[in-house]
Amino acid sequence: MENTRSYCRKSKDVSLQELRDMLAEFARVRGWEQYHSPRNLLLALVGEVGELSEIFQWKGEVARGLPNWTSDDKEHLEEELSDVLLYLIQLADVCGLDLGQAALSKIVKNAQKYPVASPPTNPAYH
Ligand SMILES: Nc1ccn([C@H]2C[C@H](O)[C@@H](COP(=O)(O)OP(=O)(O)OP(=O)(O)O)O2)c(=O)n1
Repeated sequence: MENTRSYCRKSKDVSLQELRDMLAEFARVRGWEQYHSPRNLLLALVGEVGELSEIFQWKGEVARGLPNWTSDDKEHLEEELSDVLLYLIQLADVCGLDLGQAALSKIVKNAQKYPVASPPTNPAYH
C-alpha cells in the first residue's frame, strides 16, 4: 500500500473512508501520528486554506470553470484544494468523527433550514 503507484491509481470515485485510511497509513509508516493532534491538524488545515486563498488573491472575480487559467494554474489549485481536504479528513479522523456521515446529516439540516419554497434570494446572504 505504501508506494507511489498505489496513490496514483485512477479511480472514478474515491470515498472519504478510503482517503482516511490511506492518510492514516501515510502518517503511521512515517511515525507522524504523534504530531497529528487535533490542534496541529487544524493549524495545518488553516495554513493550507491560506495557500488556497493566495491563488485567488488579487485576481478579481473569477469565472466558473476557470476559462482563462493555464493547466499549471489549475493543477496548483487542485493541489491546494487537496491539501485542505486531506487535513480536514485527518482532523475528523483523530477526533473520532465520521466526516461523511456528518456531512450527509448537515445537508439534510441545510435542506430543512432553507426549503425550496422560500423567497428567491438566498436568505444566507441577508
Ligand atoms: N505532517 C504532515 C505533513 C504533510 N502532510 C500531507 C498533507 C498535505 O496534503 C501535504 C502538506 O505538505 P506540505 O506541508 O509539504 O505542504 P505543501 O504541499 O503545501 O508544500 P508547500 O508548502 O511547500 O507548498 O502533505 C501530512 O499529512 N502530515
